[in-house]
Amino acid sequence: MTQSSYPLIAFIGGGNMASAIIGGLLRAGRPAESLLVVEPYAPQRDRLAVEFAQLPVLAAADASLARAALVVWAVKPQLFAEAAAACASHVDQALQLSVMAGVRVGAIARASGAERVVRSMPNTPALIGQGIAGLYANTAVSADDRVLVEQVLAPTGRTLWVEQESDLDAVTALSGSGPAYFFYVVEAMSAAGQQMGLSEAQSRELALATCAGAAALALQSGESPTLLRERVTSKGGTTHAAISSLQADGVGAAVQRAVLAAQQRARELGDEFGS
Ligand SMILES: NC(=O)C1=CN([C@@H]2O[C@H](COP(=O)(O)OP(=O)(O)OC[C@H]3O[C@@H](n4cnc5c(N)ncnc54)[C@H](OP(=O)(O)O)[C@@H]3O)[C@@H](O)[C@H]2O)C=CC1
Ligand SMILES: O=C(O)[C@@H]1CCC=N1
Repeated sequence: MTQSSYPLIAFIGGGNMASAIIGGLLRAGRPAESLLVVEPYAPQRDRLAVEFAQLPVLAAADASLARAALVVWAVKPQLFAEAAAACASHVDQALQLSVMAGVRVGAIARASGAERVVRSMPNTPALIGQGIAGLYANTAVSADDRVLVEQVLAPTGRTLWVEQESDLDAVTALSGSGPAYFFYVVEAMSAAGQQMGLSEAQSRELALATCAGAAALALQSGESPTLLRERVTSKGGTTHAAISSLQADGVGAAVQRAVLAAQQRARELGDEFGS
């Protein structure tokens, strides 16, 4: 593909999520000139310049945005209305792709003036190409649009389309926020390691290698987590003592309540911005 044959992709907001997608696209061989970022915060523009040489970055929206075939909304939900007001007149013909939590396709279409909107919910492992993103498209989005979105997100990891927009709240709660639950467990395991006399570095290495290995085993074997757990749990052994303690403390139910609390917050965010 020649450089000029790449459709221009404009990012509104150049923070963590935008950087994860931009990094993936550049690693996949896309020329930096086929991307454009609007980022009003000067220190963040400096960071982008250091991380991604040749990446065109604007301090404010201007008419050059009108060349974009795809516009990626990567600002905090609370800043969307302000950002959209500055960009809408330039981006209303483009396909819109949002990574913002909660803001619904109807609200994005209204604020951007565009018809074709895809909402996605990525997660931070996207930074190393190991993310998973839920996707939802409104009815104006074509099959070709879907392919473009999949190509843009492919370097960040996997994608999974959902049929109902409300399912994105569940995706947000499970995989969007999910890395934080995992880190919370690793923090607790590491703290226990230190309580037992291991160093902080030893505890963290043991906890992380164990979790990474367990996830890889579950993915590669395709076996159910329940079966895999039972295989670790010898009768009358150490794992049985630990799992019994977790059950007595209601940890499984607490994790489920936590995920549902995240889903409820995603719904509330959606309600704040309208349908
Ligand atoms: N972090 C995560 O795990 C996930 C985040 N998301 C979603 O991704 C989105 C971005 O999150 P994240 O990357 O973490 O946030 P960041 O704060 O890192 O990035 C947002 C960027 O947008 C900039 N910005 C603010 N206002 C404007 C504007 N008017 N025009 C253009 N740019 C603007 C911000 O600048 P400034 O710093 O000056 O405000 C900031 O650099 C959020 O909507 C979030 O819901 C989705 C999935 C996971
Ligand atoms: O906490 C949040 O609201 C965002 C969405 C998913 C992960 N981070």
